[in-house]
Amino acid sequence: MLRIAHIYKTFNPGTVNEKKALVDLSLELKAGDFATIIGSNGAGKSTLFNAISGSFFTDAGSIELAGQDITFQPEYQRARKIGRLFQDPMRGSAPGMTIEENLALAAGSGGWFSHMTKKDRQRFRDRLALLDMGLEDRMKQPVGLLSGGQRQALTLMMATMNPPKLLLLDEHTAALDPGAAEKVLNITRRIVEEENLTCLMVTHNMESALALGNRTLMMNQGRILFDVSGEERKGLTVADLLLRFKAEAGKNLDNDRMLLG
Ligand SMILES: Nc1ncnc2c1ncn2[C@@H]1O[C@H](COP(=O)(O)OP(=O)(O)OP(=O)(O)O)[C@@H](O)[C@H]1O
Repeated sequence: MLRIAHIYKTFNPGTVNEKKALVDLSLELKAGDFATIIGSNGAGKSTLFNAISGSFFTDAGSIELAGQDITFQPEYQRARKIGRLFQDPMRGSAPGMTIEENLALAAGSGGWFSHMTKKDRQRFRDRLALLDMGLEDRMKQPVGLLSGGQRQALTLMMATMNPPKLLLLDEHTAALDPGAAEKVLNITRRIVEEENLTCLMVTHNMESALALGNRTLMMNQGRILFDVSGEERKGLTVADLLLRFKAEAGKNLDNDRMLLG
């Protein structure tokens, strides 16, 4: 589904601020793969997502999604195939618009809310009920009134309403309180499984990185340090991950949030 081959990205090349953020990075995801990504500070996790989403073109290498070369495709075109959630629950939905208006936009009704049919509303209601947050009874309320967890769950639903070829989750529960984070992670797991989505999820929570999905990638200095799946992954503990990082990177993991978590 996703084939990234030998991509590079250097910020501010040739200056004192030069930063090699992605270095000869290759990654393949099969349809239905759900890979979690962890890594050291500044490892290039968000830069990798930006490269896939088309926030910039990479300096070299290629990116293929669902059999199509998207290496030089503009961001707005990729957005039709790629769903993305950010850490900030305020991104990804329109606060001044109601829940049902947001859903209509995500469903591709073109924003002509007056054309929203009874059937559309019922479909939105049914899907909202699955979130188990009572949002199905608040469809006429502006999204700005929702809590962070409710808003992130809604954004996830919007991003997957028309199943994307690839779902990118960039620490999408990191700004939530532990209870809300757990709820949104459970919803994430359910939606990804039910829709058989291909998904990459950055997290600073090493337990989530091992518990969710079928693969775990560790990044350091713009590269994928290791990629574990199958039987090898099943028995792994957080302590194993830290040891493995040290063995591969030649230093201790320095991501403060991961270590505090
Ligand atoms: N637009 C940019 N201009 C210059 N440098 C950048 C830019 N974006 C990212 N970088 C640098 O590239 C490196 C990788 O950054 P990135 O945000 O991808 O790391 P990350 O793995 O997501 O880190 P963290 O876990 O700390 O959020 C960092 O050194 C960062 O400062």
